[in-house]
Amino acid sequence: MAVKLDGKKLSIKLTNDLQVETKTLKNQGIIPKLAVILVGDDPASRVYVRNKHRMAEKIGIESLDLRLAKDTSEAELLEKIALLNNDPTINGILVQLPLPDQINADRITKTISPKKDVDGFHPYNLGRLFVNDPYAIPCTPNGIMYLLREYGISVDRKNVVIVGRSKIVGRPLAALMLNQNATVTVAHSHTKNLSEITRQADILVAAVGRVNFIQAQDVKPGAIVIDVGINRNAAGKLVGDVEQTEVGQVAGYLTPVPGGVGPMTIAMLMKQTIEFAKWSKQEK
Ligand SMILES: NC(=O)C1=CN([C@@H]2O[C@H](COP(=O)(O)OP(=O)(O)OC[C@H]3O[C@@H](n4cnc5c(N)ncnc54)[C@H](OP(=O)(O)O)[C@@H]3O)[C@@H](O)[C@H]2O)C=CC1
Ligand SMILES: Nc1nc(=O)c2c([nH]1)NC[C@@H]1CN(c3ccc(C(=O)N[C@@H](CCC(=O)O)C(=O)O)cc3)C=[N+]21
Repeated sequence: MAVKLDGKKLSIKLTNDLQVETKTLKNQGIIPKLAVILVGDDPASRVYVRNKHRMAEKIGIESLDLRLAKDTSEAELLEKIALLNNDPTINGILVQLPLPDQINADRITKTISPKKDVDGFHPYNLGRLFVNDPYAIPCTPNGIMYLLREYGISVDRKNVVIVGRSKIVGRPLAALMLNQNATVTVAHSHTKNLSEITRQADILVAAVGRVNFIQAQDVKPGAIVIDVGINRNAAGKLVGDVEQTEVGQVAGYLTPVPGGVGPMTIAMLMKQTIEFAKWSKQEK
């Protein structure tokens, strides 16, 4: 049976540590503040955003909850971001994805000041990560690295296979792993003989967005399997990309869904906001 990589448990520990840190900062007159913008009323996004505000409050981070109607124009959203960029009390800005069709997400991402880009999606931050001189690090990949480290798993010399090449998960995770001396393969929808490749992985990461995408026959016995997927199955249950029951018999370590990568993502967002608040007082 695979060892469970318990992101939920670790995120609670991390949250307690961050709570202590914000108290210390408060004594120095520093109060971290995060602005979260939600455009429209997508039910899943509303749940995520609510969780972010809840977590911020628990830790002692102030959060600004900006809700915009689903027909908000790109120009209006850009204007809001410009105001937040120029507001010295705001340390972090997050625009919840996905955005409605009339808004170009890339243009929005590029407008957020790189110094306040808590998601780490701005090309400036992705570029710095790529050349191993990171400023903001995307939260989901950062959470995965944190989880592995806490369980004493080094990626150095490991064969890592990441399925998925999105800007928010696959690509930045590949850079982080490479920076830590892993040998990285990034697979995607044009990859040939995928199962042969995934079976070579010492560490296999699934960030695809499809139920039961990774099955036991795709996994090398004893491998470390990271399930990033957040999907609803036919019964409406929250499930990942990995068929957990059988893979749990083959893998050495496995992240559950829920309770794996998801809670680590939110914890990393909070950690990044606090770092920004500290860095805003210095040059970095
Ligand atoms: N736990 C968390 O904190 C987070 C979870 N997620 C979840 O992770 C999953 C992935 O998210 P995200 O990265 O945004 O997704 P995207 O949809 O942006 O990317 C999916 C990737 O999977 C690849 N892919 C799709 N079909 C196949 C296939 N048949 N074979 C091989 N590769 C395939 C795509 O390839 P191509 O590029 O060729 O199209 C693409 O690179 C989703 O379930 C999402 O909800 C996302 C963010 C945070
Ligand atoms: N600008 C932006 N930044 C993001 O980081 C971002 C985004 N947009 N859009 C959507 C994706 C997805 N994402 C998740 C975060 C936490 C959980 C999470 O905490 N999941 C819990 C379960 C939550 C539930 O029950 O629904 C778990 O896995 O245990 C999931 C998914 C962040 N994203």
